[in-house]
Amino acid sequence: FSTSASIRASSTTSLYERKPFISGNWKLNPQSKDEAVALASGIAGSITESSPDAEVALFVPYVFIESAQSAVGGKLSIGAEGVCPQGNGAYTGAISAPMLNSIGVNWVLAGHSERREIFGETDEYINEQCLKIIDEGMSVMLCIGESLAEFEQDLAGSVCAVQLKKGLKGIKKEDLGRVAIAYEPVWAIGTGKVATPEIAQSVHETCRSIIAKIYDDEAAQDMRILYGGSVSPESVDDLMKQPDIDGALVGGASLDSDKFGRIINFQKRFMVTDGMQQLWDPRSASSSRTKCSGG
Ligand SMILES: O=C(CO)COP(=O)(O)O
Repeated sequence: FSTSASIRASSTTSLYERKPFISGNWKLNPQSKDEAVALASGIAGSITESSPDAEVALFVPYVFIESAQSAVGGKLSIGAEGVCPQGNGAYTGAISAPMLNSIGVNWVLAGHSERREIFGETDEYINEQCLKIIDEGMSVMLCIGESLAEFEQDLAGSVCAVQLKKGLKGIKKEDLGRVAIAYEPVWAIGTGKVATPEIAQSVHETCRSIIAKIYDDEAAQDMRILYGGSVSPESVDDLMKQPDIDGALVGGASLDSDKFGRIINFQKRFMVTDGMQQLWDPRSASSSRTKCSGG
């Protein structure tokens, strides 16, 4: 198993546990280096010993990466919002994977709906980015999600299937530990209309079954699938309670250190009803997580 997942078994059930992943996407914000440094250090300050045992990353504009890295002092990782799939050469204005790697970037976003819609990036181009990021030894967060019209026509699952198949094409199973998926329904991004936990859970479950078809069950169970789209301090706990939601990719609320700090400090409670009752509050992760109900 990858480091992001381990298996815990009782006599009657096997339960995979994926490490939660809370991430922020600053997009084209903030407007100055000073603001970026203040925001990054404010966010780092919200991670304490009692915070959940989660991976935390911020995807920030290229120009702020190194100052944000210094500001957070290793408490979380600073990722890039995108990459040019070419390694070097005559591509004015582009940033390459080796460049990002050389300044200590680990996570890179690919396939965000804003890149698809505004910048015209295709599934094939996004796949090239994914392959290049993996090839360079970094990790990729592949964003997928349907439009409102597609959602209304009940096409969320099939849109995600196409984006997953095309985006992951050529990525080997042994490299999947360096891949995370962010399901971001376009209708929920920046609209304040967060998907209900039930809708998000249902699409995440579908995505996991698609990954099982592309690879296998183990790959599907190990894969972290994050939800993105108007995640807020008010919605994060209920989203994180869903069994197939492993984290969040947060836009607007990641520009406010109090709000994002609360999201990082989400509360999760997870039940298994097969005779073993499992209560998981990450704040008390060091205490026993499993207790028997009914003997
Ligand atoms: O696009 C997003 C993250 O990548 C989501 O943005 P919001 O959280 O602002 O809806």
